[in-house]
Amino acid sequence: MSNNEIVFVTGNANKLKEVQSILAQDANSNNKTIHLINEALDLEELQDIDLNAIALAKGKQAVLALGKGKPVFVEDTALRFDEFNGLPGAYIKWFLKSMGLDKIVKMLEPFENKNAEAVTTICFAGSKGEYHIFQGITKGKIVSSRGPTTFGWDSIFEPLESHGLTYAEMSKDAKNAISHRGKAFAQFKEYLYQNEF
Ligand SMILES: O=P(O)(O)OP(=O)(O)OP(=O)(O)OC[C@H]1O[C@@H](n2cnc3c(O)ncnc32)[C@H](O)[C@@H]1O
Ligand SMILES: [Mg+2]
Repeated sequence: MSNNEIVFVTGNANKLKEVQSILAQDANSNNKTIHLINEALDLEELQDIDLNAIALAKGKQAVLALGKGKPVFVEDTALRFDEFNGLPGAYIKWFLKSMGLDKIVKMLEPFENKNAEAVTTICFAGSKGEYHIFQGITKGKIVSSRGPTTFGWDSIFEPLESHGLTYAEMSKDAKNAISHRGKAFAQFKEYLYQNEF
């Protein structure tokens, strides 16, 4: 592939929008422009607690689907509750689908500890067949839903760094500046700027 093209395999339109905006942010201050191409494939996801293992397996699925030699990345995003030793973690997607936001909040009702962390783990497969993992973590707590419910669990996660707002109550730029995804992609961007891929 030429022109610094890189494929992001995700079926999640909200993720894609955030990643496009994060990658575009300081694009002009660098000589290297990254051209993002989306493949909206639904990859098989490993059932595991280990977020690196899940991301790596997802990355390998992406390479299998697209064929070797194309720079490609995936990311998997988890929501880990401290009281539950990290669960639901990567299973949050299925909790959301089956139970909905309100019941997820209620799961923590009997417990004082509402602390949680949002984690994005990126797996990048370079054209030479090597894999790299990047991870971003934002700590916060689970609260009753506040703000628009357009993106996953944004309305029930209040990051420590937001001064009392849920992700859903923040502007997109403000969320990206402190989010799990923003932090993971800041590292990934740095890698892409510094290396041939
Ligand atoms: O195709 P992929 O990239 O796998 O997209 P997905 O929607 O399946 O995403 P994940 O497997 O990473 O599952 C993460 C779940 O958490 C949700 N999610 C991911 N990032 C989020 C964020 O920043 N804020 C709120 N919810 C988020 C997302 O909608 C899913 O329900
Ligand atoms: Mg998924």
